[in-house]
Amino acid sequence: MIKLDNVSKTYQTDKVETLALKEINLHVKKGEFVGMMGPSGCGKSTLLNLIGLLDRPGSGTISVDGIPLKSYKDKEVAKLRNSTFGFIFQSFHLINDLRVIDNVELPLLYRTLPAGERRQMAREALEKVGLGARMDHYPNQLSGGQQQRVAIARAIVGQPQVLLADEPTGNLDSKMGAEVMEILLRLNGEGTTVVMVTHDEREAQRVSRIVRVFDGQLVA
Ligand SMILES: Nc1ncnc2c1ncn2[C@@H]1O[C@H](COP(=O)(O)OP(=O)(O)OP(=O)(O)O)[C@@H](O)[C@H]1O
Repeated sequence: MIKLDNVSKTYQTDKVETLALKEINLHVKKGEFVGMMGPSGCGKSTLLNLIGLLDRPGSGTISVDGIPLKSYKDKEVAKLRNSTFGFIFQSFHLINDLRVIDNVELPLLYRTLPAGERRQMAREALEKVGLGARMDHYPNQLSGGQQQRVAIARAIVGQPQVLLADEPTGNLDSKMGAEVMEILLRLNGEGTTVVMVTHDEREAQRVSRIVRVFDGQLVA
């Protein structure tokens, strides 16, 4: 469903040019759970951002369901991103001044939905991650594992086809990390495609396919 053909990405700062990804060919198929591994700085986050349409490649083609990104305007890309992907990050990225339920509702504000329907969808997403009883809490009243589960609820509230997770268990102890991994596996079992960056070999053993990145390239 998401295909990268000969994709390269260079970051240009004042003095330095970094070739972060070099001629990547990758096809993420519907229903897969792809684990992405590789040393620090090899390009994993860059690759995840490109898959999730958060950034455009320097060269090469990215297509979603067979349609190349180049044929979309920026506004259309944003719409496609919002409807196709849910994002989960290592450091949760929750808004501490908002209650859990309001955090989860945030991605729906871009859609024209009645407020009651938004609230109901957020409730259901929180129930899916086992946090139905924590809706009125604030993020800093929750454990790290619970905060990451709120972030997962926020990522799935819009019923995305694909979940992109950048080291989602990286800030959690092994028990909380295992709980988060179980939720991701369950969502994948229910049909959501997942692409997850991980450094954990045990997690890697449970995914359907491992993609290894080294120095901006995919290695077999
Ligand atoms: N916004 C940016 N501007 C300039 N260089 C960048 C930028 N983002 C990433 N880079 C560089 O691109 C390369 C790939 O970075 P990336 O964050 O994708 O690696 P990573 O594999 O996710 O690393 P980590 O495991 O440490 O998170 C690195 O050399 C990094 O310094």
